[in-house]
Amino acid sequence: MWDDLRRHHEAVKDRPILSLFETDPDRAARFSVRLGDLLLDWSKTNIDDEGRRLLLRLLDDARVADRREAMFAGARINETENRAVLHTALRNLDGGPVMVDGQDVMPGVRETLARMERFAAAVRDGREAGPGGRYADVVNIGIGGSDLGPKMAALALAPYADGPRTHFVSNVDPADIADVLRACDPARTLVIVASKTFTTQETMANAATARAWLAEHVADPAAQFVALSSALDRTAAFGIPPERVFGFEDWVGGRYSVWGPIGLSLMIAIGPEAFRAFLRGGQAMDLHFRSAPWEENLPALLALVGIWHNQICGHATRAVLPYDNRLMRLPAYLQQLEMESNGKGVAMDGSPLAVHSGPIVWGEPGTNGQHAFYQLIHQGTRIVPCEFLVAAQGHEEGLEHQHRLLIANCLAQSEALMRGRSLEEARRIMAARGLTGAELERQARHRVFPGNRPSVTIAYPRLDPFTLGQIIALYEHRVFVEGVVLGINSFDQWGVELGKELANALAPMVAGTQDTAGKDGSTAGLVAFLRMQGA
Ligand SMILES: O=P(O)(O)OC[C@H]1O[C@](O)(CO)[C@@H](O)[C@@H]1O
Repeated sequence: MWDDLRRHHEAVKDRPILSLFETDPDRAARFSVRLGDLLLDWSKTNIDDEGRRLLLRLLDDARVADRREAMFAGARINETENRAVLHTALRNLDGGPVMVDGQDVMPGVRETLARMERFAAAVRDGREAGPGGRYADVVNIGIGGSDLGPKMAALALAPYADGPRTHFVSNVDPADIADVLRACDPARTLVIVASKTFTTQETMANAATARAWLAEHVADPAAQFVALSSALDRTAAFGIPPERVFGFEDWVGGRYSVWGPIGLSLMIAIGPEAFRAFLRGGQAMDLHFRSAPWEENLPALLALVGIWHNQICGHATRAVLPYDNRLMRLPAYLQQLEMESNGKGVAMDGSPLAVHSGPIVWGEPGTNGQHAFYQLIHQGTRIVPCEFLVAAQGHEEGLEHQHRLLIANCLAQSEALMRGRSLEEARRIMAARGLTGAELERQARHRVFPGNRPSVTIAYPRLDPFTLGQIIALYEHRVFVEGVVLGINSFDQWGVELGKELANALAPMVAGTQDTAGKDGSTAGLVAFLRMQGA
């Protein structure tokens, strides 16, 4: 199948994408899919009917439908950690039972959600307060999946935030926590320690710093702590009583955890009702993913477009470009979701991967990116497939004209990438400016846009909690499909372990309590230099 796709790509690779619209007036409709008001337009790619047919066959070859059902049914599809993968259960609000090892997990999920809702409501209305009164600030301390999801979503849903201010501390760099705590009143600050394992070095260091900060100012610092974790023994050892711990099971992966307790800071910010709407959006995408035929299935199609661009066309990166400023942290969130999930070199059985792993994901919101890296996207020698996200409406009343400018810019970019500008056109422009001869030719060449650069666009009415839920679940399932097709286990993350181990080994060397014997010359030299400079 991969060979068929590669042959097909060879045959079509120089064909202008624009020509596909000329030969097929229905192309935009035939290469777009909708789920309710969410639209995925993948027509500005070089995938034609034959390409689509071959790509869809990958799903059958990899038995994606079976794997999908195994995931939803609670099978231990995370084989290297022997775990089920059930973040979908967290948003299975009124669905049926979900069995793990013969036990329905839904009563526990509902109970934890209800506890979170009671707690969030109490924080918001002041029944749960600090010694100085109603909480004004909530500080979420966590990293990776225990930070990126709630942080991204809290920013995305800022127009719905009517609770206390939320802050996110993740980096072990003390600058991070110092900058946040400086702005908070200790007597009115709630600290949420979010860590699935409750062992993560950065989070534990920041939690200890927050505790020391509170201890300096209040009589009972522990009363202002909450933990979100699946390690209840460790949260107890830290001094957080069980009634202030929101637990979750090992079948919720860190980067898939925003839907459960890890989303508590978001729930406090936007309120339980809006949080439920977020869950409903995720659930709507789950139902679609499970029931829509592959040719109309948004996550599956998004995954296949990605596979076409990365594994078949050889474009190693993908830019995520939200024309929605509050999705500013979406690229960072997706970097963990996609690259920690599908950045693997071996297949499930341990054999080397037959094709490249998932793409390098990066991006920034438009229009800012236009004035930074779009130069390379338009004229650089490497092709960067782009993913645009755009809302029909913003939240800023009276500024609709500005929002329309945002939309125009978004659409202009995908059009420019596809259309490009030929040398003849560039020559005409230079001639109209009065240039002639060699100078005309030289200047014209700088103004050529090769075009034929692919993109997809995800459009929606407005970035509300439900829509954000749909978008995040869309990306989650896209990663799942891509992982199954590539033969990867998308749910472990062994690649982060070595650095953690070495950091622990280096810590005493940096502190000067152990020598650097056995380290390579560069590492030992850097330790010596930094110690000499006062480390
Ligand atoms: O929630 P924890 O256990 O502190 O882990 C934080 C993050 O660390 C990782 O395990 C790897 O760095 C992520 O997968 C996870 O989201």
